[in-house]
Amino acid sequence: MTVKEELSQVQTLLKMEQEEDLEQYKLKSAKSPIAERKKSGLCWYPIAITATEIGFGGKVVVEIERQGGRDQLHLFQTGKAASIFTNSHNDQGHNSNQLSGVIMTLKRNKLTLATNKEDLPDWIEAGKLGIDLTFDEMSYREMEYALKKVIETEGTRLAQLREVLYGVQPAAFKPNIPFRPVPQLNDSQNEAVKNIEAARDVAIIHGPPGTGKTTTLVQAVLRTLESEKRLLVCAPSNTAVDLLTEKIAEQGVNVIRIGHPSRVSEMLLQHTLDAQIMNHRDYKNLKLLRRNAEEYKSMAFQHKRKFGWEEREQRRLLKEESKMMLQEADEIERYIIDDLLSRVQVITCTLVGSANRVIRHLTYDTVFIDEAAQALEPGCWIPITRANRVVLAGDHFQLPPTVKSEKADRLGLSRTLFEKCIDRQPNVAVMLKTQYRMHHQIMTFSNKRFYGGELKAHESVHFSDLHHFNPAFTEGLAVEFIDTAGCGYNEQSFSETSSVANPEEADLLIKHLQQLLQQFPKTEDENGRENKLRIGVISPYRAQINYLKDQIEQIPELHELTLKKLLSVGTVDSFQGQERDIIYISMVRSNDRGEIGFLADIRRMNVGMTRAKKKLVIVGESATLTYDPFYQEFVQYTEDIGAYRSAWELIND
Ligand SMILES: Nc1ncnc2c1ncn2[C@@H]1O[C@H](COP(=O)(O)OP(=O)(O)OP(=O)(O)O)[C@@H](O)[C@H]1O
Repeated sequence: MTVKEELSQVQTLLKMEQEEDLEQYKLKSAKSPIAERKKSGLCWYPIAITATEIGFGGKVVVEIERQGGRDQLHLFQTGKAASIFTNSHNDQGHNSNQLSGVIMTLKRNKLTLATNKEDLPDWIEAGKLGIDLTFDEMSYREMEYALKKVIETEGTRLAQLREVLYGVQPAAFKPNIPFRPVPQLNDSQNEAVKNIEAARDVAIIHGPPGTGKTTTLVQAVLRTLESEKRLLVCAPSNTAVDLLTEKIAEQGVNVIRIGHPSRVSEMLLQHTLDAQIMNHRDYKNLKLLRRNAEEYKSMAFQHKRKFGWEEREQRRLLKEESKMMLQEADEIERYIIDDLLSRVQVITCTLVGSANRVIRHLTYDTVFIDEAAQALEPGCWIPITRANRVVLAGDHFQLPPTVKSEKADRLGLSRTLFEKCIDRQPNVAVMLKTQYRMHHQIMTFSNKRFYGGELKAHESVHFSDLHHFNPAFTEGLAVEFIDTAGCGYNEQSFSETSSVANPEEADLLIKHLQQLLQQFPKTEDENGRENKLRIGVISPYRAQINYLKDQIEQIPELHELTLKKLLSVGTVDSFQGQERDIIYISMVRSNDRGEIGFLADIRRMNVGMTRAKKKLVIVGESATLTYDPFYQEFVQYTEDIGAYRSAWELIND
């Protein structure tokens, strides 16, 4: 298959994904009544409009407060598309009266929505208002547009990058560059920075768990700024972009965060484009013009007892004046933005955010993409279409991007550009080799299985087990496999949700946890702070998670830990990017057919296992698990290091 054919295939798969996404959205939202939409977290109703103001381009920004279902869980998020509706005509709120926009800020029961209208429509007066999340077409549009451009372009820098990233042309590097190692970094991290300095086309930082990928990326950004004026740093998720923004800003770099942060922190807010505009010396002129325009407009619409030619003419003039002021305000705003962007060193945003109206015309010497192994390929092309050089960071042995369409997934949409590039052009990548998280026994299996045995545990963590929390703790193993084979703990399936649970296995896990915790009375460190063990319990099956949560709630000492957020239970995905002192994994599957379902997703299991710092306990049934060579190797590993225990030992304890 040629590069273009392969890209066209990606285009087809993306279409498939969009259709499936829309279908799922419709199922969940559009056809269902308000009560259902509220329950699925897709709707707030009723709401009140508590304030309005004029934003960029003279468009109305409305502030909304949720009145019904306050504090109920929901899926609203900044940056997402939403639309206000009225329920005053029929029961379902499905009339044509809608006011769409993008959520700008979100705080508990309040949000602001930047609309696409210059005036509030009259039907708003009718009341009975609500707000729905709407389907995010924009992201698909931008991905599609970028892909099309990549496929069609010829004789451009983008065409060259396309050939290099797809491994058809070799990536070029400057030979023998002089390199000053960054003092804070270790050898492999410095090697990665050097590789980025030398790369003419593309460089990859391959960062296995806990190896300081973000630390390295930030230092590489600082180095690149020594020779380049303005860089783009992006990631697929808002959370990752926020973290990068903070870390880069901490280094004293002038950063602007485009788009809306996913959390509210002083540091982040200060770096948003809105905040920077407000701090600009010319902002007061802009504000004054917008305020005056608003006043003229309300004067124009003041109720007149007599409304003749003269009044009509006066209204027309006032409206015209107001419009001119708004235009002038927009010009000032554009000038302020240009001024800010001409001085900024680093722009941070999501992949889709790089096509944001205010920066879509910009190009960059280097574009950095973090978490690239979790991004859909079409998403990565959006910033790359604006790049002269690309740096990707990630780990293709951890979580792949989520794909909703099962067919698109099967046909390869979850295969990332990162993975394609590192497979076809391995010399562009440098793997970080020292990890700062796991006891060496926790690291070893993952290391052997995924990272060619090249990882090392840093001396600060190499032997760091639970003694850290209780020096009197006698047991020395950082890994345990509890085998339930022969116990007759059979999995139970719930056909309606296609989930599986294994209550007896869960009970055993909880018993183990309770016994372990008995050995850790509350202790204090030298500063008198309570030493807090942080524990995570992971299972790939929702039904098992629910069962575990229910049981834990009924055990006071464990329930207390969950309230203090020291104990959490969830899927692998919910622990992504995080670490815990102790990790338990409940494998659930136990049947004589050797069916292991989700467990076959070994990259997910890799993420689960590598969240543990000091202790990893896996509870499962070896006879079922070892049908799969991955788990066969794992069980063998635990036997080799003396970490294998039969559940019988525990039951009879
Ligand atoms: N060269 C170094 N010397 C000492 N500590 C380091 C070094 N590099 C990273 N660390 C530490 O390792 C930990 C992980 O670093 P960082 O957050 O950069 O890792 P990451 O690889 O991005 O993490 P993740 O595995 O979650 O993707 C941090 O506590 C960091 O301080």
